Amino acid sequence: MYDYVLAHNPPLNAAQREIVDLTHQKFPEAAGMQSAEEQGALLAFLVRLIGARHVVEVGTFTGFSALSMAQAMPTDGTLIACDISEEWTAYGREAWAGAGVADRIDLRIAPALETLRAMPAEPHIDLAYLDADKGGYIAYWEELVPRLRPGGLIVADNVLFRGEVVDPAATGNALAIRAFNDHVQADARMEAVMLTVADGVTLARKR
Ligand SMILES: C[S@@+](CC[C@H](N)C(=O)[O-])C[C@H]1O[C@@H](n2cnc3c(N)ncnc32)[C@H](O)[C@@H]1O
Repeated sequence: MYDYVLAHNPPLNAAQREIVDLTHQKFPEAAGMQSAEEQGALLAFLVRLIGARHVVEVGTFTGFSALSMAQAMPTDGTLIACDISEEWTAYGREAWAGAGVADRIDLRIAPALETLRAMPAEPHIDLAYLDADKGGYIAYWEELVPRLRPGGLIVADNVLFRGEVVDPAATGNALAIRAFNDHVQADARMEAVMLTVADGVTLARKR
């Protein structure tokens, strides 16, 4: 079924394929953190749908999701990519340069909360992709929502956490995600839908 889904989605372009393959080759243990192939297409679709020019990514790893969004942005768009790993994001930098989108991506190596708090307070972000440490999601959400323009989107990954969110004995990251999902649902500033895409993706739109 998954092969069928991929076969009926836009195929990865050469730059996407290269970073997906390279990530599995260089970091076989960590490669599972990479957003799924169909999420690259979904993120690009959403960027085009809302004409996003100001994008923020929280959790960049080797750069696949940032690449997918940057390729869909206009040439004068800016994507601020937040991560704490120089090692992983170095592969992203190379992939972005190879794809000709490096000038659209501003990589900030620091805890994402610091980067978000230093951003202008006014509503200017069109789309934010949340895909970093799960315990930080609520804090990231609280920094992002006021900075989103009306109609802007937050896309949150791993909201089902391998199904562990419904486990009564859930601990750690699964528990953090469960608290995040409740937080999102209770936030009257946003309209949110939870989708069973990949490991669960919530799309939330600012009213
Ligand atoms: C799931 S991976 C991101 C995957 C990426 N979106 C992709 O599609 O390839 C999570 C990333 O969050 C980063 N991270 C973890 N804690 C962080 C923090 N406090 N601030 C910023 N980044 C963090 C990790 O270094 C890791 O690269």
